[in-house]
Amino acid sequence: MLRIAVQSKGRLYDETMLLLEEAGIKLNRGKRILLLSAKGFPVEVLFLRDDDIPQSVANGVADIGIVGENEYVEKGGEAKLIKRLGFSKCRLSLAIPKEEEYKGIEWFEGKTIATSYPEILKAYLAEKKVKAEFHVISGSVEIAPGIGLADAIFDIVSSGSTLVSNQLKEVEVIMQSEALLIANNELSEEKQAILDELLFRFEAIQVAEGKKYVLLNAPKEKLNEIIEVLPGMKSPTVTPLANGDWVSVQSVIAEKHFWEIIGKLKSLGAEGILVIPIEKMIL
Ligand SMILES: Nc1ncnc2c1ncn2[C@@H]1O[C@H](COP(=O)(O)OP(=O)(O)OP(=O)(O)O)[C@@H](O)[C@H]1O
Ligand SMILES: O=P(O)(O)OC[C@H]1O[C@H](OP(=O)(O)OP(=O)(O)O)[C@H](O)[C@@H]1O
Ligand SMILES: [Mg+2]
Repeated sequence: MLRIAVQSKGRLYDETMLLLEEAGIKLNRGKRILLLSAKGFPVEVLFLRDDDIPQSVANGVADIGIVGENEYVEKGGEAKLIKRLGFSKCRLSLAIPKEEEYKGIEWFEGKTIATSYPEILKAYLAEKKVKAEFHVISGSVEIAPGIGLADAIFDIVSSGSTLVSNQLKEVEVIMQSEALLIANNELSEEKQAILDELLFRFEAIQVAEGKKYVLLNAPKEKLNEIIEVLPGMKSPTVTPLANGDWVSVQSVIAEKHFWEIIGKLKSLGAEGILVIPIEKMIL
């Protein structure tokens, strides 16, 4: 049985649950008990605060975990980084009151900085040879300068709207962060095998992301030009239609090129274009 630690509620929860579900780990959703086993796959899920996940994996309370890179680095990064999961992308930045004039990192000399990530900040300022005081708080860090608790903050930024609504401006980006899959450094062979299967499934889900399956009918004499437009896996599947002058073409396209490809296909006479989402792709 492989035990995976995940966030019990908060920013990581929804996408983590979706990823587990797409990987075939069906949990009795909505039940907020600490430990849930999954039907059909030898995995049990331990629900924790995200702060507690890195150490729980490093010390073996859980075998693997899904946690933000910011917490993983802040807690020392002892567990093994297995895979970047591509969601919950954000950054850790220094921000100061917007009316302040900022010329460089020396602004922070002798200042007080409010943060939930003192270890990351300490390492960064040491490297920059800047001495500052820290005020460590675990939430609502952004209000600290406004209530005179600190001169600046070091916190998570994503859209930047929290900074704007607290009259702050981002002046230094220290690190980027995304959800990570981490693992204990001493997994048994049996647990490693289960992790390998889970990774295979995560990979199949991740490769399918942003891909669409396209099915269309096209005039035969335009087939070569259509195949040029459709990158496909190796090459599109072509099936002759009963009416000999037309063929059916099937292929995979990347979502980001979608409208450009559809426009070209239409101009080449393609008809009946069906676009289907892909759940998983095993290359
Ligand atoms: N605005 C955001 N945009 C993207 N990712 C974010 C954002 N805020 C947080 N995250 C990511 O989600 C993780 C969890 O954020 P959340 O706000 O749920 O943490 P928390 O309040 O500390 O929750 P917990 O109660 O589990 O400790 C963060 O460590 C970070 O990796
Ligand atoms: O740049 P933004 O898009 O505004 O996101 C950044 C904010 O998101 C997180 O807070 P969250 O919204 O999770 O609330 P919390 O402070 O209760 O964690 C984080 O603590 C920042 O305050
Ligand atoms: Mg937390």
